[in-house]
Amino acid sequence: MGSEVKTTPRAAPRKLTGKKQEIDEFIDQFEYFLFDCDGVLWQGDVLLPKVVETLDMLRNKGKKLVFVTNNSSKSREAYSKKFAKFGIPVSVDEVFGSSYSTAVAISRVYRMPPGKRVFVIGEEGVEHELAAEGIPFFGGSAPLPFPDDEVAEHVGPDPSVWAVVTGLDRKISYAKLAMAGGYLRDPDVHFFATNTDSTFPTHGKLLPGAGTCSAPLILMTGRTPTSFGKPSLAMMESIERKYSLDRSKACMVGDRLNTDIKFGLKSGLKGTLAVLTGVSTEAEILEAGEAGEGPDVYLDCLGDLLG
Ligand SMILES: O=C(O)[C@H](O)[C@H](O)COP(=O)(O)O
Repeated sequence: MGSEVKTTPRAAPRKLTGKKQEIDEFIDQFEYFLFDCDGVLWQGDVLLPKVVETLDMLRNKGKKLVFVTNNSSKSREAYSKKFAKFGIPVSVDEVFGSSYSTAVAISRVYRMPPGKRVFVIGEEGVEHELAAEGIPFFGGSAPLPFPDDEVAEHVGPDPSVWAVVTGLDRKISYAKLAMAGGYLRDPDVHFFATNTDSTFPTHGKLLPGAGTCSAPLILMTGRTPTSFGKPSLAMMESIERKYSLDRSKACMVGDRLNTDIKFGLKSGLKGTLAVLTGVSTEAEILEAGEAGEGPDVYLDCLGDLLG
């Protein structure tokens, strides 16, 4: 596993003016652009202005694009379909989601032993990616095979359970949490989270994020999950392996300071670009800059990269 990159004092975040030469100089520094999706490319089901043209422009310049999302509710395949719906051709392989990151870590880094299984608090994205990696699991979107009020009879350690994985689960229940908590009482059972985002921005509102699904278990067990989403280095290392990415030629583009921008900074990417179409505001970006935690540059919206 690689290590966190030490940061040196950094300049305050600079707003790109939109002048062509300045924009071109910025873009030319990079070979790879890692894009967050929600709040950068779209807001829920609404595509943001000039996103298609901006991505086309970067592709025409020969830039490699990877779409890195913490949204665990959708698989990479479902994401690729979402792009297609917006008229943006993006292959499954260009999408790197937190559910995929988690499944890959379980099968290829931790190498879950045969005969074991994973208990899931999460949705289709987690289930799909675990299945694609050949990882046996239960829970998830399937109803528990007993009435909720009988959960106490079914809670307990289970030698077949190797890990509990939590992602965003909009049908989370007391019974599911009780089951997960029971498995996690065994210290040999891994506690994994696809991501620990506090909020889930959707339709212009901030709804509870995936982190709120692991939080009750943290409180209950005193354990902290290993997260495989932004800003974890585990996710960056996985991206690096998959795309032969050179961090010194990559720029992270995101709307959120504590996931996207932190991810770029912690990983020592060459650049970070924030946009103001998502979670973090200009005031927050400037304040983060004072603490050395802001992006290198920011724009009102991604489309401004067209100059
Ligand atoms: O709670 C969550 O899972 C996240 O807030 C959400 O899915 C973020 O996705 P991203 O902005 O990384 O695409």
